Amino acid sequence: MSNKAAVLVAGSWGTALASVLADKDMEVALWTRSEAQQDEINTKHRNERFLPGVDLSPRLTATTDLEAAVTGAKAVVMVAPSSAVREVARSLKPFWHEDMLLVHATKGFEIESMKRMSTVIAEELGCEEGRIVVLSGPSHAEEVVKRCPTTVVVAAQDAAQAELAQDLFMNPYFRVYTNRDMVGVELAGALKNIIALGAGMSDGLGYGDNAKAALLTRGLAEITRVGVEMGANPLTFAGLAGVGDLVVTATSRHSRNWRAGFMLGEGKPLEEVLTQMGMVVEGIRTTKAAHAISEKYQVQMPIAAQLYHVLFEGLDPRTAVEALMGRDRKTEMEVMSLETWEQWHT
Ligand SMILES: NC(=O)c1ccc[n+]([C@@H]2O[C@H](COP(=O)([O-])OP(=O)(O)OC[C@H]3O[C@@H](n4cnc5c(N)ncnc54)[C@H](OP(=O)(O)O)[C@@H]3O)[C@@H](O)[C@H]2O)c1
Ligand SMILES: O=P(O)(O)OC[C@H](O)CO
Repeated sequence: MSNKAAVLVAGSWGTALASVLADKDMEVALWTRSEAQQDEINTKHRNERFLPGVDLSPRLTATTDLEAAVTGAKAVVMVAPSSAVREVARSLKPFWHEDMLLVHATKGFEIESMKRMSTVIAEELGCEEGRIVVLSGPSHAEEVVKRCPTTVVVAAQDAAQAELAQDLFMNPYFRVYTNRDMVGVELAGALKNIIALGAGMSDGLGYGDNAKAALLTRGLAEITRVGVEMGANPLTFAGLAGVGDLVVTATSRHSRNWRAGFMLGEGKPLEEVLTQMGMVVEGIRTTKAAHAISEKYQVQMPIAAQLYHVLFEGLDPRTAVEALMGRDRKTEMEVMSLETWEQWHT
């Protein structure tokens, strides 16, 4: 049995997951489109742009040759930003075959189609969506490469594939749970980024802990509401991919989504924020997708809707907060439609 895994691509999270696998004495090929990055990883064992100051395992080698990266691997781990997943999956297709485990760790949607990442990957590879595994949960790359204790969840409709992924990644500092609710885990991981942007914005505006707690709690309610309408198990949102990742992304200094939101709250324009970040901020694209999804499924997502107005229509963040505070009176428990509630209780 091969002891090789291929990881596509060499951003912060791809490099961190490749490091987890290298710590399990696997031979890890990290695919990048940049020759300079390939050379830096192979000669200096560093990826300074994405993980400055971190020494990488010599078991981890980088290559710009996708065929060489994937050939002989028992598992392929796709970690591209959501905007690049279709393109990367299409490039992978000629070299991938059914007996390779396929795990993805992207948190986002294809915005044009509103499709989840496993759907996009399955379409491009021409395989069953059920055999694709998603890895998600509260996990900042910067802490994983320092081997700080981290827990994640792997989900697949095919439980055997999820267990293979659990075996692949589980190590003393990286604890992996399984879940059958692929839809819920993918939705929770993508949608929490919107709420983290909002939490950062609230902090940037100088609002306090009450406001942040409100955003997290009511954010979780709206994520759960739309997730359940899209076929997710509501309990998934109380797990690592849901509340776990929401807490870490909305409160950690490592979070790009929180930091981008903070700068927006301080009054910086979106273009300036993105230039300053220099790394992917998935919540921005996901806000666009959520706006379309809430219309398609006729589900209220008030926080995502206000963020949409701020990000893409120039609404002042303070006015957005006033609009949220001034909404009609509600009961706290409106997290799913009566029809869906009955479905879960029969
Ligand atoms: N960072 C984390 O802690 C973390 C944790 C969990 C999940 N995630 C998720 O992981 C995904 C990737 O995030 P990240 O943090 O690794 O992003 P990142 O650090 O900003 O890196 C993005 C990487 O994607 C590459 N890339 C972009 N477009 C590409 C394309 N068309 N073809 C090939 N490579 C392309 C970039 O290469 P170039 O340098 O050549 O542009 C870069 O290596 C996101 O969905 C994120 O939400 C991240
Ligand atoms: O840095 P962020 O905001 O993209 O979040 C990274 C991970 O999703 C945290 O689990």
